[in-house]
Amino acid sequence: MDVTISPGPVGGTVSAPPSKSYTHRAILAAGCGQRAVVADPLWSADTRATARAVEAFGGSIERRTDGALEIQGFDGGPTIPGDVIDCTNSGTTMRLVTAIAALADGTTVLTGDASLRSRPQGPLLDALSELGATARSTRGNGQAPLIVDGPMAGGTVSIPGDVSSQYVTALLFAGALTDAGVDLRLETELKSAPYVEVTRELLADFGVETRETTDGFAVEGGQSYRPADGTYAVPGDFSSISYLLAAGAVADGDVGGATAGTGEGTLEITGARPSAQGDSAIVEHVTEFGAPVEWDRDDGTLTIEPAPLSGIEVSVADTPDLLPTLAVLGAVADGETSIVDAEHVRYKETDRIDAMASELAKLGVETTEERDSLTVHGDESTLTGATVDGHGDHRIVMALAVAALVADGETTIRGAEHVDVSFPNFFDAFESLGVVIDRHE
Ligand SMILES: O=C(O)C1=C[C@@H](OP(=O)(O)O)[C@@H](O)[C@H](O)C1
Ligand SMILES: C=C(OP(=O)(O)O)C(=O)O
Repeated sequence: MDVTISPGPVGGTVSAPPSKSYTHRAILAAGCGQRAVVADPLWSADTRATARAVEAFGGSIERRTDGALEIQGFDGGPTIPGDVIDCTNSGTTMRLVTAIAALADGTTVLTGDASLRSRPQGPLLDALSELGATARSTRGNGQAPLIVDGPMAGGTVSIPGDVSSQYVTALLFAGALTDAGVDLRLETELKSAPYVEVTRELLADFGVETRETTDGFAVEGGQSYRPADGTYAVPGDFSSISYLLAAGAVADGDVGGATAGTGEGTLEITGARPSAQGDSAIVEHVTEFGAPVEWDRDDGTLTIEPAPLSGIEVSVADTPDLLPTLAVLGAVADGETSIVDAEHVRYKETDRIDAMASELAKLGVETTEERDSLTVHGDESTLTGATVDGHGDHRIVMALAVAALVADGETTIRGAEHVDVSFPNFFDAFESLGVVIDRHE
């Protein structure tokens, strides 16, 4: 599907979708236990991939009419899947499920779409092999398809921290179900660190203890997954909220940048209660760009109005998924925005530094790309509508949709259906805020 978006203001109230990261973890944690209900889950292409993996290991999942998932788990003992596990586009699914596969007494094969089959899995495969499983890439290049033979015993292992925090998450999840536990030492500085906190918080909610050590993390073996009261409720997703907040900050109904800050529309986002998500830093970043955000944390409501923006310097070491949103805010802001500590953003569904540089160029925005950073030379008046490519990547599509709100003329985004990965009703949400969108093939 392609979408053509007309520039214009936004206003009204919209609810944040549930967190993708928490939903993946809750489905898998429930799968590792006996029985649990996951309330308010995100039901998207990526989280469905994790649900299918739980079923492949012997669990069963029923989706109630209220959207909650009733999960019957495999109680710490995954069975050998009857078929290859297809993780489609989801890195989280592939990393976490690969580690769970290493607990099974037999062989699991995992694959994914072309994007996922190009992402790095080598450090996780090496770690699982060191812990007693045999885990390898069919092509011997550290990429899927993967073949995992378990069971693994656990033990001590070293892994790099600067490729993906999902390796740490995966080893903590599976380590709790090994005999010996896992003592995980980081060889390099941990990037995307808040995601490990999301993991540890969720594991604790399922009764699984982990601890931070001097050089990494550790989890005792022989633990069980049991949510305290049988139900786990998923909080809102701050990566998804970033597109809504950015839309609220930039979309002043003025095209070409001459009279920004007219206060044309107030945008209210509900479902934004604080959690361990690092991407809640978007609230501070948007404020620093110049559009103050009001955040009622008890109520979980964010309120924003458009304002003139100025460029900032921002590190995405902890928050890689914010880069596309920050790049668009930088394009609209006056002056230079430097997005630094960003090398790991190149290992996502696509190389997002490169993808944003090339798509912003089509909209008339100049950028400077380095291995570890993206500098955007912003000026709202230079954004010109064009046909841009979503690179098969949900976050690129959604960020470009925000840029389209202030471009001079219509913007067509190719491959817009990829929003289904994390925010399936993204375009409905935009339309509900007054955005004019034409969906076509
Ligand atoms: O664990 C998670 O839920 C995620 C971790 C991050 O990946 P990396 O740890 O690979 O940077 C993030 O980019 C991804 O969208 C979700
Ligand atoms: C990188 C992402 O997810 P994953 O690693 O699960 O594919 C994302 O949602 O931006």
